[in-house]
Amino acid sequence: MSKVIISTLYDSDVFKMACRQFDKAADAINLPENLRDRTKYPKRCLAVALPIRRDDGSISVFEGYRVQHNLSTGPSKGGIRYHQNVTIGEVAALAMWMSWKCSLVGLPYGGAKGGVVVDPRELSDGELERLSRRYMQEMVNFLGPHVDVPAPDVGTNERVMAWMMDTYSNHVGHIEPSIVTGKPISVGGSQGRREATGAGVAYLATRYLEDLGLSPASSTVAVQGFGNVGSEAALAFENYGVKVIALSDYTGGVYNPNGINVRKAVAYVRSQKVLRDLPDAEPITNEQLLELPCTVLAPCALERVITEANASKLRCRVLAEGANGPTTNSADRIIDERGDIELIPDVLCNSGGVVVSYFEWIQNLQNYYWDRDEVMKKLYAILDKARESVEYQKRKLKFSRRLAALTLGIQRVADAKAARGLFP
Ligand SMILES: NC(=O)C1=CN([C@@H]2O[C@H](COP(=O)(O)OP(=O)(O)OC[C@H]3O[C@@H](n4cnc5c(N)ncnc54)[C@H](O)[C@@H]3O)[C@@H](O)[C@H]2O)C=CC1
Ligand SMILES: O=C(O)CCC(=O)C(=O)O
Repeated sequence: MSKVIISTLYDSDVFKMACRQFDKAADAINLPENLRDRTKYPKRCLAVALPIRRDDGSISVFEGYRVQHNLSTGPSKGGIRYHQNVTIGEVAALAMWMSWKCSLVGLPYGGAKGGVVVDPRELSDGELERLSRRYMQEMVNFLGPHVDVPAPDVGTNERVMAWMMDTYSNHVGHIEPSIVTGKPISVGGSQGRREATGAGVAYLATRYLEDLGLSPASSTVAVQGFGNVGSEAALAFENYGVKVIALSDYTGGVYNPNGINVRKAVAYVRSQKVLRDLPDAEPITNEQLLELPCTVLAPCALERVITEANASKLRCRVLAEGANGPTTNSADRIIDERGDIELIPDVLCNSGGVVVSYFEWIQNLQNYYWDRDEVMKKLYAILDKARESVEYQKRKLKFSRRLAALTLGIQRVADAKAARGLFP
């Protein structure tokens, strides 16, 4: 990777954060110097201009990225984010985390991520469709079912994946559902993919509650972010009997110490678009939500929300990282020193999404589809196994849980690179 590109990536605090995590993990496992840079830095960074016609007839040009961090362990895998603050450095950090995540849970994938600098709420449906199709059109030569397989992330969803799949299929001349995952069921999506990330977050969090001797019925949860991951996590917590006391989105939070009815909140957001003014709850800020007394805190929105400023003020027993990168390096240190919070690191905690994406990809390649029970059973088995391996590494090497998870993920990628020789 060129030094110019790397220095651009380092403009991003999120990229710096992912690199610090890598350096710490590489030191902890004495990763040989000659493997470090090629394991750490992305293999390919692609930036494209995306011109689209607006509804008023004018043309707008958006900037799009795809970063393929690691291609040594399989086709690269990872979502595409539409957000006004996306940078190529952020996308590279998210791609790096995808590499460690896929490797940790044992998927035959490398890591990638994509992004477009756009606030999707400011586009009409037609503009959004044209932008999504243009993104795929520009990326056609860099993606493929055995090269790089995108999925949804912040600001994208099943509908966007369907448009992208359609554009790719038109290009190759036949339907190719395995080009993206997270599609609607009607075009080859998997049962369970929509719920998978949030369901996995709640599943793992309840396993850690069990370890602490806490029952779901005696526990409470505060969830930041009410999109795909946050809403599905909140629903799953509610199903386990955990009382959901706070929710939030980009407009702020809502709080009820007696419990919020999550199903009603989902219906409210479907009609109102935002959580603001949800009945039977009082308004709070996103910052207040993070500091509420609760058994589980689940940040499920954006990066770097738990910082040096609030880490000592958290009042949860379990910190379940539904989002990627919600905890800064200094906050991590503070949480470690406190020792009273079980932190479930992102690469483990939110891995349910990519696990079911893997199932979707396999089903597409085989053209043979599984029922929901089979999907969920296989998902929980993989999460249990990954959790056990993290706990074993944590105990054996006296690492924090994040360091245990990252070292497992990084070691497997580095081993594959070493095994393939010097120039894979
Ligand atoms: N969708 C997926 O399958 C997976 C997503 N993730 C991660 O989970 C997180 C959320 O992703 P999705 O739920 O897919 O996105 P989404 O776009 O469906 O939802 C994002 C939610 O966060 C809220 N939000 C945005 N800015 C916020 C802010 N400043 N403060 C509080 N809330 C804010 C939005 O209002 C929305 O409710 C991201 O970190 C993503 O990378 C991780 C694994 C898989
Ligand atoms: O489902 C996938 O392929 C990727 C999901 C994702 O972007 C993530 O785990 O952060």
